[in-house]
Amino acid sequence: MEYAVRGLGFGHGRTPVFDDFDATIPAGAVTAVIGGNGSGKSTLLNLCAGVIRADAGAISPVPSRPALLAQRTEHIDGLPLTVRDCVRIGMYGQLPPWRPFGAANRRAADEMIERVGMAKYRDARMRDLSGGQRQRTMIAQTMVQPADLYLLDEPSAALDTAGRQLLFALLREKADAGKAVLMATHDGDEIAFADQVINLGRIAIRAEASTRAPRDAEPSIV
Ligand SMILES: Nc1ncnc2c1ncn2[C@@H]1O[C@H](COP(=O)(O)OP(=O)(O)OP(=O)(O)O)[C@@H](O)[C@H]1O
Repeated sequence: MEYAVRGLGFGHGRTPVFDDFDATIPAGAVTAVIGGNGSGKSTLLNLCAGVIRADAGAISPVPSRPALLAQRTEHIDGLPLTVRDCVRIGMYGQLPPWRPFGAANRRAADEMIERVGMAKYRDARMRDLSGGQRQRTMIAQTMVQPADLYLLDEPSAALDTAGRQLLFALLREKADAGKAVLMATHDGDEIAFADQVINLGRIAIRAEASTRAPRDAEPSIV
């Protein structure tokens, strides 16, 4: 299975970003999308997540259950949310309307909080956390979702070495479970970790991505 991006056209107002753009995001693998600042990495993730709509082209199949870790999440600081609230929110969208948030959901959220090393802080307010702690929490919120496609924008930003290892273990688990993982990154460790790299290059408008395997990554999928 794979997600095929075909003939994608999109512009932010008068700023064209994609024109007849093609890319492939395989399931069961981690794909890094790289490119200069403003090259369209976040835009591609948002298009895949359905947060914004393409002007032309399509992603096929349409991801039915995308999970998105956005680059900017500071708006959450304006809400009186604890770490636990924030992670649980990740699961709400997947609940059928007639099913309450039950014991199994609470357990899954708490287990994920523990996985990312935030158990000690689970009742802390998001606004009171360090940058790395809040990033770990946002990763937990994303990874706790039973998604088919995981979209992460610069996920290791602010993470220490242990945090990166936790992140990579979670991403690899999702890929090994047959999920598709797409992360926007500038980070050398993340690029080396990926099975496939989509390079958007430096310029703002592009029709073609060059796709390759990172030099040291095993196995490679191209
Ligand atoms: N909400 C917006 N309104 C108008 N233009 C936007 C908006 N978001 C992004 N852009 C423009 O679209 C282009 C692509 O932006 P995008 O955020 O996707 O790039 P990026 O590759 O993720 O960049 P970075 O590496 O800096 O995070 C840029 O030229 C940017 O200025």
